Amino acid sequence: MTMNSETNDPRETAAPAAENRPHSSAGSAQASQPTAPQEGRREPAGMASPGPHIRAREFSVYYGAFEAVKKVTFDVPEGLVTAIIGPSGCGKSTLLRAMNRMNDLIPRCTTGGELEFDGRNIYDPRIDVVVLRTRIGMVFQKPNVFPKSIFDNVAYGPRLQGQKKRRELEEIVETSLRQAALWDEVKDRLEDNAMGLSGGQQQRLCIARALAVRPEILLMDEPTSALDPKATTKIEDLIGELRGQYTITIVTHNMQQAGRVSDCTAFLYEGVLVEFGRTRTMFTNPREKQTEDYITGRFG
Ligand SMILES: Nc1ncnc2c1ncn2[C@@H]1O[C@H](COP(=O)(O)OP(=O)(O)OP(=O)(O)O)[C@@H](O)[C@H]1O
Repeated sequence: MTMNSETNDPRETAAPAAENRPHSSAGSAQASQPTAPQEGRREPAGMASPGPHIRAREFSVYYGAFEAVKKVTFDVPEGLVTAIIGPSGCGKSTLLRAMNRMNDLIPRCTTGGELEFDGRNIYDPRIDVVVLRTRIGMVFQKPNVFPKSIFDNVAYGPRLQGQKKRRELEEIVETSLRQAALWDEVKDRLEDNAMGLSGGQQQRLCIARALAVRPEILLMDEPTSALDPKATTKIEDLIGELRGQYTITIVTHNMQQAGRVSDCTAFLYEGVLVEFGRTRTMFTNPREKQTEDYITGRFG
């Protein structure tokens, strides 16, 4: 049941074969079956055989003596979307937060094994955690906009990095808001307080804020669980747009969502990585009975 290094061969995580069809946006109503990952996905240019961007080997996370993530081994492929699924309490958020060391903030939280980003040990004491979190950005379940203007929210990170020139900041803000598919909705009110935006707009603003510091990886912890279906569709479409430019890892409870937005899926159960592979394969032909039971809704 536990993934071993043989069944979790990184080659398993390689992108599905390129398909010569235009990218169809995610989140469409047609993807109503849990076993219907998005068809027609096109591989990002140069991403036919992406290498690992994050590499976990026998990686564990402990809260005190409790092992919440148990010796997981898998690769997050560069430029693709990887979903982490599993029932409540199985360690999804713990694993995601470990990827940019958000767990550092939790007392008695420790790790074991290896977790690498671009070949470097994320838990190497010499790693600058601030730089790490710039390169590996995070979007949370509830949009955490600052009580500042829309402009200042997006400019926040670049300013921290020392960018002071108004013209440059304006460019970064516009580019980031365009990437987050929010520009058209806010371009005439950039000085308004961000707290006045809708929940869905606030979440896209948080994505714009994360993108403004030019990360390579975006971690998303249930980014649509607080949103209505329309706002959820916008975020899923956005993930489709960002795919290829960024490596995205998303925790979701929603099987349909994992099927719609992700290329690869990790299924966790009680901290154990039961199965990791291409979403399409896992959802149509899971290797493990436990995976099948979960994705068909028999438990969890
Ligand atoms: N700060 C903490 N201190 C101690 N135990 C924790 C802490 N955070 C999480 N846990 C425990 O670790 C396990 C994994 O929790 P985690 O939040 O990662 O699961 P999850 O799969 O993301 O759950 P959910 O889907 O409900 O958000 C659970 O048993 C949880 O109670």
